[in-house]
Amino acid sequence: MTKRAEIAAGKRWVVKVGSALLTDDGRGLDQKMISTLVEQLARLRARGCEVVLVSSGAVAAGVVRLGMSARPHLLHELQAAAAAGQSVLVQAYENAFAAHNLISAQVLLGHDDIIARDRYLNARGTLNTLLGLGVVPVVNENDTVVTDEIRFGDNDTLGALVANLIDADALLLLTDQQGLYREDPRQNPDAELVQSSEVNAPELDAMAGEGGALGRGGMVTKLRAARVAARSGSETVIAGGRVDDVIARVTAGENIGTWLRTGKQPQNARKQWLASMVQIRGSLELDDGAVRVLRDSGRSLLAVGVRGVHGEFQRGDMVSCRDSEGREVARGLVNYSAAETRRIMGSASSEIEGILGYVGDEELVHRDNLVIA
Ligand SMILES: Nc1ncnc2c1ncn2[C@@H]1O[C@H](COP(=O)(O)OP(=O)(O)O)[C@@H](O)[C@H]1O
Ligand SMILES: N[C@@H](CCC(=O)OP(=O)(O)O)C(=O)O
Repeated sequence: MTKRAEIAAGKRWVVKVGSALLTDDGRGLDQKMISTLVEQLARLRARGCEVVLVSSGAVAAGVVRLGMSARPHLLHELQAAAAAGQSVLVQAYENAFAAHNLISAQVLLGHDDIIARDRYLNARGTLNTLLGLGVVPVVNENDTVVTDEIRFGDNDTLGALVANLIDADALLLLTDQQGLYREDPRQNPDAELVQSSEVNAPELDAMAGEGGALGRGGMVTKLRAARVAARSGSETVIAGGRVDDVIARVTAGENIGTWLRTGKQPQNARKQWLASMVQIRGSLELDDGAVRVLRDSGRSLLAVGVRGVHGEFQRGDMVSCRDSEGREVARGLVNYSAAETRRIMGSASSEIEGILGYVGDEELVHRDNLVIA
C-alpha cells in the first residue's frame, strides 16, 4: 500500500480504544465517549465493513465502582477492579450498540489462548463466526485470571494479536493524543506529528514514550503493536479518539493521525501464531555463520552455531536468537532445555547423542518453528 487513501479498501477493522480515552479522567466510564464511538462503529458496519472492538476500561470502571481512591497496584485488587468494571463496561457497549440495532458480544482472551495452538484456532473460529453473524465482538484481556507473568498488560498488544487472529486489513488505535509525535507531547507541546512512516523504521523507537496515569503502555506499546499487526499484513493508524468523526475519517483514508505502513509481505498463519507469542523464556547467542544462515537461507538453527545460552527454558519454549551484539535475529520454539543446550552448543548434530546420551531432534530450532525478526 503506497497511498493513505488505499486504506479505505479495508473491509476488516480492529478498533482499539484505550483507558486514557474512555475513562473521563479516571472518574469512571465516559458514557458519552462510548456512545460517540459506537455510533461511528455502527456507520462503519453500515458501510459493509466488519469490525472487532478491543476496549480497555474495566479496571478504571471497577476502581470507581468499588470506591477505590486510585488504580491499585496489588494484582488481586487490580483483578477485583477488573471483574467489577468489566460487567459495567460491557453493559455500556450492549446498550450503545442496541441503540443502532447491533448485537455485541463479550470476548475475554488471555495469553494462554494465544500460545496454545488449539485455543488460538478456537478463538479465531469464534471471532470469525461472530463477524459472519453480523455481531460486533468486544474484546478485553481476561484480567481476573491472568498473573503478572503471563498478562499482555496493555490492550495495544491484544489489539494487534486480534488483528493477526482475524487477518484484519487494518488496526486503528484510538487514544488521547492525535497520533505519534516526534516527542511525547506531555514533555514538548510543540512536537511534530508523524503523519506516516514505514512501521519498522528504527527512528520511531526513540520517539515513542511511556503512557499517562490512566493508560498502560503509551506509544511504546502502540508501536510494538503496529509491528505485530504488520506480520499479518495489517496496516495501523494511531489517532485521537476525541477528534470529530475520527473512525469514519480514518477508514475513509483521510490523512489524520499516524499511519504506520506494513511494507512487508504477510507471514503464513503458523509463523504469525509463533510471532504472536510474547513470552520469551531465554536467548541464544549465535555465531556469525548461524546469523547468516538464518537471515539469508531460512534454514533451521543447529547447536553448532550457538555460542551462549541465557535464561532458563524448557523444550518447546520460545527463545530469542541474537547476534554477537545482542540484536534479535529470530525467535523460535527450542527443541532442548537450557541445561541441555548449554551442553550441546558448539557441537555438530551428530555429536548430540554422545553428549546427552540421547537425541531428540537434529535441529535446535526447526525452521518451521522459527520466525525471522
Ligand atoms: N511520541 C509520543 N507521541 C504521542 N504520545 C506519546 C508519545 N510518547 C508518549 N506518549 C504518551 O502516550 C499516551 C497514550 O498512551 P496511553 O496512556 O497508554 O493511552 P491508552 O490508554 O489510550 O493506550 C499519551 O497520553 C502520551 O502522553
Ligand atoms: N484490560 C485492562 C486494560 C489495560 C490497559 O489499561 O490498556 P490501555 O489503556 O489500552 O493501555 C482494562 O480493561 O482495564
